[in-house]
Amino acid sequence: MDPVQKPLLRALAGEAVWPPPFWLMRQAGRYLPEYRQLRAQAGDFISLCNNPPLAAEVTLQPLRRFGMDGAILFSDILMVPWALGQGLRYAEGEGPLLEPVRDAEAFARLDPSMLRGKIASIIETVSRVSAGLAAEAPKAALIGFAGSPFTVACYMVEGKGGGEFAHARRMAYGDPVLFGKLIRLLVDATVEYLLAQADAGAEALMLFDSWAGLLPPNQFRRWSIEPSAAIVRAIRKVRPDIPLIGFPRLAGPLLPEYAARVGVGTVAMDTGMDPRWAVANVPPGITLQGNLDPQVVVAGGEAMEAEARALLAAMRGRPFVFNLGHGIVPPTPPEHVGALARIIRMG
Ligand SMILES: Cc1c2[nH]c(c1CCC(=O)O)Cc1[nH]c(c(CCC(=O)O)c1C)Cc1[nH]c(c(CCC(=O)O)c1C)Cc1[nH]c(c(C)c1CCC(=O)O)C2
Repeated sequence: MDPVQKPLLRALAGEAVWPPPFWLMRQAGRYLPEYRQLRAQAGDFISLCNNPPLAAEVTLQPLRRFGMDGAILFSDILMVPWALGQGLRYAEGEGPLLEPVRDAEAFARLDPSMLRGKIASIIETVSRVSAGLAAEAPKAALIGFAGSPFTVACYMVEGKGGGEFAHARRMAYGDPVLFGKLIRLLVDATVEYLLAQADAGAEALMLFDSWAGLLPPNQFRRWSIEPSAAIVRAIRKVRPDIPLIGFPRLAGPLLPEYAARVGVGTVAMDTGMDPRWAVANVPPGITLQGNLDPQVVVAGGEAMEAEARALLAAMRGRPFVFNLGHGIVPPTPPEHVGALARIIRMG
């Protein structure tokens, strides 16, 4: 299909496509039995991310079942620190564990010259998914992604998730020179990584800033908005037209400022954002994406239908991409996702 005709790309370009295109954050993953089966074959999660045939297959699995308008590359935001040489593993039940970067010595061990080589298999996955979509889901668009520097730095400094990233947030105040160096390294690595994805066939790019909302406004501007804006400027020089989606989770009333200053064409709303507030406060030229509660998809039934319809009603007439307010959670019954897809398609 001509890329200009793909519903997701039209909506990301600012058109109020109706019924709205949809995809779901974490749409590939543990709630799908076919994912769990492939994951067991691949061994660990990092090996799966670096196995292009399997990672491409996992990317396409949810589209086969539910016909989403977007396929998001199967990878992880922490593959950037991994590609910079930071020790990383995913422990069952604990999430990611990294060798923390908290001083100049640990920072000096990060090696940006490794990046290109270490992301090569992920980039090959992008090419394979691009070919796979052309063959089996020609109306769907391929979304590449990276974490925003602040969110990735949170994991790099803390060494793990699951908390409030106290070490990272203290480093931002206590040693802003070192924290700034880490953020700048991540800006450059992220630009290189996202442009490589675009060259391999990604048709839109999303920046996940899952922890931006932990910061007070002045820190949010300095560590979330400014580095994200630097990434957008660098990408725009090479790819002036590629749609960009920003997700500053928990940004609250700073969402419109984020959209304007980062320069993304689409902002993703988290679960707590009132969609009517976003419609009233984010300029109409900016597409909104989100924000059904992932937990209501676990519950399903009438509650899910009512919430989905309320969201559709709030967004009618507005450039909009239906999504969740955060990632799908593993206990989600796949049938509920199927039912949700039917509700969205009715508009
Ligand atoms: C913060 C963050 C991470 N990763 C990501 C974020 C930003 C979005 C968000 O806030 O959720 C983004 C991400 N992670 C993954 C994707 C793939 C594409 C998709 O959305 O389907 C994407 C876009 C796969 C994954 N990333 C991870 C899995 C589970 C790995 C497994 O199969 O065991 C998947 C499918 C692991 C991961 N990766 C991360 C954590 C905290 C965890 C552990 C928690 C968990 O397991 O859900 C870091």
